Amino acid sequence: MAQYTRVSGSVGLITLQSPPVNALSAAVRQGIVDLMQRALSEPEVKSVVICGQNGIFCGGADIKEFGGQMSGPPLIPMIHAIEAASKPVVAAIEGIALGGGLELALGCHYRIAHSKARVGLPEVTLGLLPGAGGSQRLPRLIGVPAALDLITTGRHVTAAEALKFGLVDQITDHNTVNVAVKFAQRVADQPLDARRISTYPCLCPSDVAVLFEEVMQRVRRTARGAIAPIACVQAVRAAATLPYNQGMERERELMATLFTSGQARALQYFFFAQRAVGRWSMPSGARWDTSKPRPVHKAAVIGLGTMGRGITVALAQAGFSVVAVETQEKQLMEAKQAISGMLERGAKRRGVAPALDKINYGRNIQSVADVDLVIEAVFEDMALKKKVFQQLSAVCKPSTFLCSNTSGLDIDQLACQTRNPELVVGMHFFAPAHVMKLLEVVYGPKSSPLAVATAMQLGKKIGKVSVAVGNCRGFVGNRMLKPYLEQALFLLEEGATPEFVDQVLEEFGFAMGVFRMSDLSGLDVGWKVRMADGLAMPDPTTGQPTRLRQGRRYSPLGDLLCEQGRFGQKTGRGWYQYDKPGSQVAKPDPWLHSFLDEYRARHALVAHRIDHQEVLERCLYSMINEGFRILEDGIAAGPEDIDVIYVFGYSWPRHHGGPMFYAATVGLNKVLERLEHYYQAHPDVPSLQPCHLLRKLVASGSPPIQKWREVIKKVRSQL
Ligand SMILES: CCCCCCC/C=C/C(=O)SCCNC(=O)CCNC(=O)[C@H](O)C(C)(C)COP(=O)(O)OP(=O)(O)OC[C@H]1O[C@@H](n2cnc3c(N)ncnc32)[C@H](O)[C@@H]1OP(=O)(O)O
Repeated sequence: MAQYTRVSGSVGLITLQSPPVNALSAAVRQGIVDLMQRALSEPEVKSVVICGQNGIFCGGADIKEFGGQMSGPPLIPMIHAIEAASKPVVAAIEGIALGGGLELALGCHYRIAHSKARVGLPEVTLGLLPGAGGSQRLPRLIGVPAALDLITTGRHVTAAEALKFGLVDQITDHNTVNVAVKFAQRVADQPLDARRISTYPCLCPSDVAVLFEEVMQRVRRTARGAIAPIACVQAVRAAATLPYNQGMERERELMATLFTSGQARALQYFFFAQRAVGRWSMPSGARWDTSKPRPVHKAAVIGLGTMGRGITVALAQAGFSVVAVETQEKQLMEAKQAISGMLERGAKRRGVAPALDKINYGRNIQSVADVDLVIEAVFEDMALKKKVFQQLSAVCKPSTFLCSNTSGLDIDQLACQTRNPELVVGMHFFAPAHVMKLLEVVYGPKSSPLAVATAMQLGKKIGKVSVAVGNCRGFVGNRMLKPYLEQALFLLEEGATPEFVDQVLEEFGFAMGVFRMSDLSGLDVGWKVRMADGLAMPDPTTGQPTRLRQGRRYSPLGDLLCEQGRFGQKTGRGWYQYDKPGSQVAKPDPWLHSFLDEYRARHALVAHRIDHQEVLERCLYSMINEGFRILEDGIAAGPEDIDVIYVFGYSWPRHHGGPMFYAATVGLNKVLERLEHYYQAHPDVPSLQPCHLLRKLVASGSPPIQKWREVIKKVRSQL
């Protein structure tokens, strides 16, 4: 909807009214069309201002409308009509002008922005392009290089940057609407021909062909299979090479392909999934909207290894006072130097002062006595963590929240070491902790809603996407990783190479295949965990059959590599070889291929030809099957939680929506049928056995993902 008022006698003020972000729904578009006609027909009105209510200009097209039948006046003719108007139209941009919102402003003759406003064309992040003339007007206004940057990245720019580009005409610190109204009065009699951006020539640098080629190459490299960034480059190329009307036709064609694509659906699902995870709930019924967090002013980090350092930086950068504790003097000094360097580099990038003074370092755990929340980040060893929690419980004030950065250990066992188990939760960060967006907030059976709400809010304040999950081995992310890694190893045993498995996964869209990723993280990390679990066999005298554990198939390939000192990149050898320890360029290793041949011969395994489909299905479907088990067990509240965890924590390609959305796209019956097929071939691999919830969903007619929660509820209530 939109409202019309006459201000200062001669200015027609159109206010978009569609909370929370004044998205351009059918009703808003209808309002704009009607009110523009009214303003143009009133003789007293000499100029028009368009603004949005509640200090927000416009968040763009209404994404919720994209999935259904579009109705109401279309955006393109609406914006053309504004540009063609006989009276000056001024956009008063407060808060945000994004996507269709900025395209609307580009149709206006002038743009006045508040100094705190942000503008951008983020359509690419939704699998689209700026399809309401934005791909044609923006390059004409700010030039091809800057337009390519904004349109292919979707990044938001500040008002100051927008002014520098010439995207807005003026910025103000005062009331933007008042300033725009005065501006509109001043320009009421000015000719408009020179203000219609569609009539501008598209000025190109002399080497524009080279520029397009470079950007196209960059986009292809970084998009990893996403189609929208490529279409964005093609649309801007049309602006640079064709007259406006033909450029608009090209924009329309490209948009038509994107609009109905599976990638656009996946990215738009993911947009809402990111917001859905903030509305967390626990099996007890506790929820985000009924559980109040307690403010945290001062926090502590115990253990300053890689994770502890990243967490300290993330907290300090967000303005928290931090007590950083490391018991060994040498490690403390090294950590202090590393943390200061990280803070300085980060501050330089963001043009602010480094938050060095936010951190107090110490060797004594007593120094955390008065903090509001502690994050323990010591080595992943249950006995050590238990000891730390006992000490923390004795030292800290009774109201202190005690959190563990464990990546999969039992939160309940830690809670049991403390006086107030209800204040214990897991806060599982991902490395590097000051960069990665994901935080798993893990509640145990004793964790209170207060503790969950506080950890979720802290996560938000330090810029993380936080997902509340239940307590089980590996939580959500690492629990699902296990069958994925396991299948990759089985595929090697059966005849595949690390290069082939990685190639298939990278073609799917992962930044790194499973073996390159393992080399990067260090093969010894999982080895230590398997040893602690009694799985790895460092010594043949243990009597364990090599390829079987508790009746299940087991691959010792990773353990055998570790026994050779091949820990991945850091040792210069792993699943690949590297020029030197620490080098990142993975090269196929003939030694590894011979090693695999010998291993197969030793175990009488006959290598067979494994194709692309088998790699993808076995790795992904076994992981997805575990995702369904997690939903069935109530460890994740809904599929969105899993998908957000996988995109932000495990580089799942966003244009596939996340593993659970991908399963829905493939078709649940197909996933079920293929799992049944592989389980029949490998009955000693339980992770391939389709789980009850997957069967139930298929039996219920494979409802759309948004309806899964209803089936999940039924399945859980029957358990
Ligand atoms: C053939 C057809 C041709 C059509 C041509 C179409 C060309 C134009 C396309 C577009 O404009 S696509 C949309 C482009 N806009 C965006 O991508 C902006 C998306 N929104 C955001 O980035 C953020 O929401 C925000 C606006 C920066 C605000 O962030 P903040 O953190 O303050 O709040 P949120 O929690 O993110 O959002 C609040 C609330 O609003 C919902 N919402 C936000 N934007 C939209 C939108 N464009 N459409 C519908 N709904 C939107 C968001 O989902 C939140 O609601 P809940 O999900 O929590 O209920």
